[in-house]
Amino acid sequence: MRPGPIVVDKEALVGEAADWLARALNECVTGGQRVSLALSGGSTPGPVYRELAKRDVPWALVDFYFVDERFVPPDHPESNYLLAEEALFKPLGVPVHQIFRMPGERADRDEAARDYEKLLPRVMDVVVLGMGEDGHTASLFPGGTSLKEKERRVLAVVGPKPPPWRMTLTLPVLQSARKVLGLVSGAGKREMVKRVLAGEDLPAAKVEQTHWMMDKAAAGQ
Ligand SMILES: O=C(O)[C@H](O)[C@@H](O)[C@H](O)[C@H](O)COP(=O)(O)O
Repeated sequence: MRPGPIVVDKEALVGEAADWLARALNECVTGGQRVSLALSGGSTPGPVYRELAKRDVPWALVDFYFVDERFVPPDHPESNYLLAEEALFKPLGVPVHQIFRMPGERADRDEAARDYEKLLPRVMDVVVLGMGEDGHTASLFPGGTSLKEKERRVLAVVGPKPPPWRMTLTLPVLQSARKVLGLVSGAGKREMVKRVLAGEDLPAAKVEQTHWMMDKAAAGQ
């Protein structure tokens, strides 16, 4: 059963998303076991991470992973790691052993993806997704062969959104995640939001357990 959209005022989106993620992390931490959080890049998730850093979460129990990464060095402006480092890891003082960075600087992209796969937990606890105007999520783009992948859990792919080469979690990982928050904002996503919520054959619609949270513009209200 696909969860219904969570529609909030534009000004409330960042705070509501941070609250949702903090609740999700605290729910997964019951019993004191470690919890995994996988982060997407993009302009929408970024501000949420900064706000999330202010929430009451047992951060010492959180292991940070990435949903996708561009094949650029970790200090490159396009790096999803850099986005998370500035907005979340530095403010929280996260120790390096709790951060599982996708090695976007590696020359052998497939080997880098295979190495990252070895670090993944069996099931990802909490995942943050974005949605592109073409219906992509993570770095899984419409029409990509990566969407058919059933075995590999991390792939190196080429996509239409620059930078082209990316490393991405595949659908088997995203579809088995325990709690998934999708973040969408702006009228430019309105049409795609409708199509994804209707369950069309689009990457963002294939992670069915996603709770899509959006502002009224993206919801067409
Ligand atoms: O590395 C990336 O580009 C992201 O992981 C990508 O999936 C992003 O989340 C969407 O493209 C939405 O991006 P915006 O929120 O900036 O529209």
